[in-house]
Amino acid sequence: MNTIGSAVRVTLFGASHDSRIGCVIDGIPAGTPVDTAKIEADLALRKPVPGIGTPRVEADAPEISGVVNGCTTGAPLMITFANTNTKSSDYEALRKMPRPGHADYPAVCKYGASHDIRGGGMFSGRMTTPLVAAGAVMRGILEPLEITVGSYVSRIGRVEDTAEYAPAALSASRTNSLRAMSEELEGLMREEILAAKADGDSVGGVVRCMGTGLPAGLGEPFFDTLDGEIAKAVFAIPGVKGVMFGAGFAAAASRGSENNDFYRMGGDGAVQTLTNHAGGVLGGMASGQTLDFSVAFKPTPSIARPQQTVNLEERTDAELSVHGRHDPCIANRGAIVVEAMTALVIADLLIRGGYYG
Ligand SMILES: Cc1cc2nc3c(=O)[nH]c(=O)nc-3n(C[C@H](O)[C@H](O)[C@H](O)COP(=O)(O)O)c2cc1C
Ligand SMILES: C=C(O[C@@H]1CC(C(=O)O)=C[C@@H](OP(=O)(O)O)[C@H]1O)C(=O)O
Repeated sequence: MNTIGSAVRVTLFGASHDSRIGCVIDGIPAGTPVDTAKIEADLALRKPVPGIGTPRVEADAPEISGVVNGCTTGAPLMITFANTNTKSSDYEALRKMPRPGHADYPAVCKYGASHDIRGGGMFSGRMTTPLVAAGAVMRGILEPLEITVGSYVSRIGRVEDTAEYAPAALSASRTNSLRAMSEELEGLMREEILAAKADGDSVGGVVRCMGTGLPAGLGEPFFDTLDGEIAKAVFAIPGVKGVMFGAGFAAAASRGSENNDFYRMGGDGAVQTLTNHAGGVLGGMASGQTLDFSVAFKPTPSIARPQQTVNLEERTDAELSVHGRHDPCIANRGAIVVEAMTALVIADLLIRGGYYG
């Protein structure tokens, strides 16, 4: 369904070319600070990069109700956004000629003629706007507990950032247009995206996300685990095809003696590990080490290059070039969405675990 969360529930509504999109957030304890400037700062990181991303630029100005004197009251919050820059004529033909890689074909099979094909309907990346706002609201729950969530783009196509960063360093990506960790990487990643765009094509990428300060034990085994809930939340983001915690699939090629994160007593009496192959999760609970996972975004499906598709009315094979306004890469815009979904899951588990509220 369109609701995520247990103690804090976020319900998404609207569609890409509807007059409005938004979310209702229920279950936030009264007195939680809601900082509009911080919400807008996160929303700015989701905007398309001029000259690279989709030319569909929306104001993305949040209209928030349910906040009094800068705090929640215990009543649900509603955050909405107007859609004003829509061009639905780009889409009607896709009902019978589904775009390879987009949601068109299964959505038409599921909803028939009622499917809102305009802008991809509810399957559009546009729907991540309210999610980013909701994630920024959740930071108001995380911050008093000194829990941080950050991310950066670790790969675009063939350009990979193999460096290791301290979680606090990730804030540098917030001032980088592609959410890269250096201007040099940004330049290389930009070339990779522009080369794909020049070919009428698109390119994939990876977002690495880190969280600090999560209390050891956070998570609700057996089924509402920290990693399971994050994976579910992150897989809701359009274009996500993989989620890997810590060493991920590489752990399958190693031995226990290499993969286990050995414990040491830190100087301050805190339990530490020498490595973090587990990505900060053991038994579905926070291990007390940095939460560390990576998310693979596929290349944007809507591309100008001719692709093979079918004509569903004539039941024939067909060829399709997708025109219109599209991002040649999703990952750089997706990074803040990954952070938002992570903040949402952590906030939910904190309340469920009795750490907040
Ligand atoms: C921020 C963001 C922007 C996106 N922009 C586009 C786009 O311009 N064109 C497109 O075809 N897909 C875009 N996508 C991806 C599609 O929405 C997505 O691939 C599609 O809904 C199918 O879902 P799936 O890839 O998860 O299977 C975007 C996704 C996100 C998160
Ligand atoms: C509008 C946004 O991205 C859109 C995501 C999207 C898709 O298929 O996901 C397709 C395009 O929609 P349209 O054809 O209406 O321009 C993008 O512009 C946004 O992210 O705010």
